[in-house]
Amino acid sequence: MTSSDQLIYVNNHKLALAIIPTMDINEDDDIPMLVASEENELEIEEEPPDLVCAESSARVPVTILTGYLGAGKTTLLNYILTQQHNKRIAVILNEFGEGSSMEKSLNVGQGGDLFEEWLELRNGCLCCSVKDNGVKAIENLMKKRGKFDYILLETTGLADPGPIASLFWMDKQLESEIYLDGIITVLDSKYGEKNISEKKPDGIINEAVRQVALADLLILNKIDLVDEHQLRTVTQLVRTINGSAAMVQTQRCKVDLDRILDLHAYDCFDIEAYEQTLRSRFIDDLPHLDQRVRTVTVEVEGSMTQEGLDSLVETLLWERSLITSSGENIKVYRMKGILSIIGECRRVMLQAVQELYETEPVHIWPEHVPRSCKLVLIGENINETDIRSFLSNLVSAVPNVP
Ligand SMILES: Nc1nc2c(ncn2[C@@H]2O[C@H](COP(=O)(O)OP(=O)(O)OP(=O)(O)O)[C@@H](O)[C@H]2O)c(=O)[nH]1
Ligand SMILES: [Zn+2]
Repeated sequence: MTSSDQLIYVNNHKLALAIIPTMDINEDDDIPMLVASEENELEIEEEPPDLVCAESSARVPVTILTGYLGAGKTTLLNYILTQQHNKRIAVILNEFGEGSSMEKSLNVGQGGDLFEEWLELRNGCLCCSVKDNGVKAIENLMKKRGKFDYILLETTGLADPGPIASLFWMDKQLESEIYLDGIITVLDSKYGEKNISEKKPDGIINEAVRQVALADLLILNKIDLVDEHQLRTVTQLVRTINGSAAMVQTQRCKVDLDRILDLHAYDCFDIEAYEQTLRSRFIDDLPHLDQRVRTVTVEVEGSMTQEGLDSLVETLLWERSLITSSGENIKVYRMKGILSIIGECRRVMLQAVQELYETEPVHIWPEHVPRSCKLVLIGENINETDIRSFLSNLVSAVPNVP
């Protein structure tokens, strides 16, 4: 173990970094190449119509592992690292206090020939963009040590994953070498209900709820400790908050790696999952649950102007000025959408977390699919009626012509 003075500091959080060396990759292995021959033209493979994705790139994915205290984050991390994945994985542990991250990284190393690299980042200037610092530190490390294939970041149990996600949210223009792949939230099936239901003073939304709300994949762990009824209850609770994340039930976080890695949650829009969310019904009579945070899916037929899109982003993400009919302020944590914009023949994908967003024209609208604007929103005080009327105002104001 190298000395503890080499750490990355971001936002006063200490980020410890460990790199797992390449496993089972034979560097000399030839990578087969596809060659087009005259009589056998390469067919361009069509993307499955249900998954609309931005152009993929060679950047390195970052997955954020979050979950309440003791839910099983480290268990999941260790499980991933011991599986066959043929990836060179860097692990970042996000810790508050001194000392504990050292322990944790030792933990991660058990059973594997882990080597560790610690990196120091000058902590003096928090006024300049801390985001740049954290990402730069990782990029510098990749320069020094060779590129890794994947980055896993375990947050503390009390972390709000929102700001951490925005830390790793990289604008295409920044040409960063890394990108946010998704947020995985591990839940304790036995204590999840208690954690989610805990009330915080001043009406603040508690961390367990935020972690569930921001998840792209929810892992209901420790199912060995609950009976069917308890499992159903906690599943319902979680679904009421986040209706759009994928969900798996596990014991000791054992789950197929394909379900965890390369989720592309921030550069793809899964239309089938969207339809499923539309069909799922939220349960309204869960009296002990703070039901302010929930998921809403809306679709309005027609197109909007670019100005309409700007105004959507401004109102929902920056000014947070949309007020519900019962006088509450809508706060969006996460938003994604597929929009039809006038003058754009492609579907425009919208992705947002906190106040950050990105739009990108993706695939041509299929001829048989009517133009529409679909949105998924997760956040506080969101309800379908108010969101639908807000979106309808933006869409119906203009004729439905491309
Ligand atoms: N019974 C049972 N115990 C589990 C399961 N998964 C993890 N544990 C245990 O739960 C405890 C906490 O697991 P960790 O992986 O350390 O949880 P964590 O989320 O990383 O915890 P913190 O980092 O302290 O917030 C450990 O003792 C694990 O062995 C499970 O599926 N069933
Ligand atoms: Zn842990």
